[in-house]
Amino acid sequence: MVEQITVLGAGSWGTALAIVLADNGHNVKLWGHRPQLINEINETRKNEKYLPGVVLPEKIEGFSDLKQSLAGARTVVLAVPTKAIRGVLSDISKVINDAIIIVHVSKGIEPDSLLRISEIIEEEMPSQLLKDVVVLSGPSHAEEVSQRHITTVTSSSKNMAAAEYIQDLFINQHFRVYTNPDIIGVEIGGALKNIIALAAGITDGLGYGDNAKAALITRGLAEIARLGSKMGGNPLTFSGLTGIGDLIVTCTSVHSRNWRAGNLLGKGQKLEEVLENMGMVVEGVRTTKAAYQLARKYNVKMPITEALYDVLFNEKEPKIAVDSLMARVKTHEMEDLVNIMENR
Ligand SMILES: NC(=O)c1ccc[n+]([C@@H]2O[C@H](COP(=O)([O-])OP(=O)(O)OC[C@H]3O[C@@H](n4cnc5c(N)ncnc54)[C@H](O)[C@@H]3O)[C@@H](O)[C@H]2O)c1
Ligand SMILES: O=P(O)(O)OC[C@H](O)CO
Repeated sequence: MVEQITVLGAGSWGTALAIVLADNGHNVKLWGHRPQLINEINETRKNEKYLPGVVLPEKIEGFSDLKQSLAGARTVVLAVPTKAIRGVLSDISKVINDAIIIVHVSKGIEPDSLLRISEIIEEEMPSQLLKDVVVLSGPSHAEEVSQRHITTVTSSSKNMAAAEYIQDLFINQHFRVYTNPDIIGVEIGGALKNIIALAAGITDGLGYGDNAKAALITRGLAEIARLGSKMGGNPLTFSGLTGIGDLIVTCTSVHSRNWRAGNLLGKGQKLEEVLENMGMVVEGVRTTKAAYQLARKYNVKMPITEALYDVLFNEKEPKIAVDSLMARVKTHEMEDLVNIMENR
């Protein structure tokens, strides 16, 4: 069935997902807060800053007025950076009258509140305006999705009927959507992989090789699974698309903003300089702060996260951070994870 869907956020990911939905025959209203970008989208059928060279289907219509973009919407895709989410939700609730399904596609955890994005949505939206919350996550770079390269993602919700509804809206021949009821595991895996991607960029920037990257991916997965399981996620989710799958793509792809930012840090640039040069969101920076706080709250060992925290927020030299990771007390590979799984 053809639906009318509003996508909020006209950056790389919002625009790429608008293309998937338009390809599936849906009418897509794409909202962005910068009128100049929206004019460019409507007039040239392009979004050159975020997806250079990609021609947007006619079924995508750009809006810079939030109320107009949401008129008649039943399903709203939220594709703005994590730190913008509360503000956008507050604005949505002022201009809609009927309950909506919110599909969030952002990958982050809020520092200090330590809330996952679905929890922020539930906190911020008046309950009578929120039908369901779904998260769509997995190994998926906008640059490839917008060119219809094969991609697989996972749709998750407390309400599996809603997760399946979103699966049906997005799935097509090159964009395959699975479902998973474990929203905690899906959100934690998607957010925390950005920390490990920053670290992988740093080791590449320092000139270490593939062994170091494989170590970061697997030991990074171990600490994500330790924390995520303690927070109530299913340990099996971390071996799925939103766990190891997203870790692989974000730590190894040239498209990764987090890997690229880490790479510049490893090459000696300062954090402020790196973020200024990126021009796109690097979610891993704020998420490192949140994960560092979560590790303390849940009493979980997260040595890579802690080492990265020192580099980002305590001006520790990346090389010294790597050296101190390698000089840690010797340990059993599966020790903590086995305990956590046995205590579930
Ligand atoms: N790019 C990808 O390949 C990709 C894939 C999966 C998930 N994600 C996630 O999607 C989210 C968005 O990432 P992105 O890559 O599209 O970022 P981006 O930097 O490409 O675009 C972000 C967009 O949000 C807009 N924005 C910033 N602050 C805003 C505000 N206060 N109100 C409204 N709009 C605001 C920016 O103007 C920009 O258009 C992130 O959480 C990211 O982790 C990205
Ligand atoms: O480019 P990154 O590092 O922000 O990652 C984007 C997506 O999350 C990859 O799945």
